[in-house]
Amino acid sequence: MPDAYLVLSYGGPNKPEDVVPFLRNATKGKGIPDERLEQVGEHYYMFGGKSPINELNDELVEHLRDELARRGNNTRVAIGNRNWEPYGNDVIKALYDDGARDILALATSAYQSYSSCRQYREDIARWMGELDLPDLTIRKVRPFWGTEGFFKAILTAVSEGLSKAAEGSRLIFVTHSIPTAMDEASGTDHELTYEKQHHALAGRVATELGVSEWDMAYCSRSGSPRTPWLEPDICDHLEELHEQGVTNVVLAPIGFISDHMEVLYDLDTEAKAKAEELGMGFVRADTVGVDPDFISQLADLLENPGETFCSETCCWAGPKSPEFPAI
Ligand SMILES: CC1=C(CCC(=O)O)c2cc3nc(cc4[nH]c(cc5[nH]c(cc1n2)c(C)c5CCC(=O)O)c(CCC(=O)O)c4C)C(CCC(=O)O)=C3C
Ligand SMILES: [Fe+2]
Repeated sequence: MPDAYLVLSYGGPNKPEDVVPFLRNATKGKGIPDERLEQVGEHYYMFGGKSPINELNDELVEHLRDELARRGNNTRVAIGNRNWEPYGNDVIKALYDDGARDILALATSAYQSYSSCRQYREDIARWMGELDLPDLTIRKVRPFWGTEGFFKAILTAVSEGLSKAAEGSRLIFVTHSIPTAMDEASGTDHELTYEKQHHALAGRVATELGVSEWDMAYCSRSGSPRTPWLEPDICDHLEELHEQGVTNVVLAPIGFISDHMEVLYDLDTEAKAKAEELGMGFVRADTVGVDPDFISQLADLLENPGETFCSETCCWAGPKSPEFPAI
């Protein structure tokens, strides 16, 4: 039985002075061109230099604590990030100093791929090496994209989105793009790849809602223009649909659990402007946020995590990855 739960997330800037150091942390060793970094910095400055992610994660943690307490489980729940304060290693150290020896971590990323799962495992392994606390164990819950509660919460959000839109609107699921090489390495015969996980979930939602025509599009592409990433980009896709005569769209951002900067900028700002330019009706469905089915699912996973180990054939990054960490 774990003596602490650790919610792991990406982190984001809280004020304009945080933007550059945050972006340096997020892109260390990633080969992201300076030009792209300047652009992304502008997205943050446009919203006052502050990402909503940290407050939204705090809200998630509060709801999780309440749900666990309702079940009589008062295990502490902390939040720690990869790229901003509170940093995961500092939070682990504080939990340890407070007596925790068996920590169960849960990442806010739903799908399995290097960026959304394996990299958190590597972070934990690196932090454990740095902290050197031999009597501390950390396990990580596996990605929850295939769970019932996440499905139900998305179903609710998409159904509400469709009800606000014009009859016959085209449903477009949107997620974070990743390099195609990262996608191909993210699963095997036994594990669906990142792209296929999204298709499986979206297909299930569409079937449940009786929607026969839907698409998958991607946002937030970065890296070198020569590296192939998952496509189509949402804005390119809106142009394509416009040419096909589609006049109304509903975007369902199933790749993000709450309204992160990608949702605020790439969808609510950029894609919305593109839709307006094309004269298309535009509705953005909610992210799952603190939907009760979602919170209850996360609490279930913390109480019954099942298999917490990802094999090397899961959420892998490809041949250039560091050594497979035993976490
Ligand atoms: C799959 C995936 C998710 C979804 C799963 C999840 O939710 O975790 C995600 C989430 C996020 N990504 C975020 C921000 C950024 N991601 C970047 C860069 C990258 N993301 C990637 C993948 C993902 N990222 C990849 C393959 C890169 C290229 C570099 C690398 O291999 O790492 C960069 C660098 C600049 C740029 O190139 O855009 C930034 C600033 C934020 C915070 C948002 C906020 O502040 O609200 C969040 C939640
Ligand atoms: Fe994994």
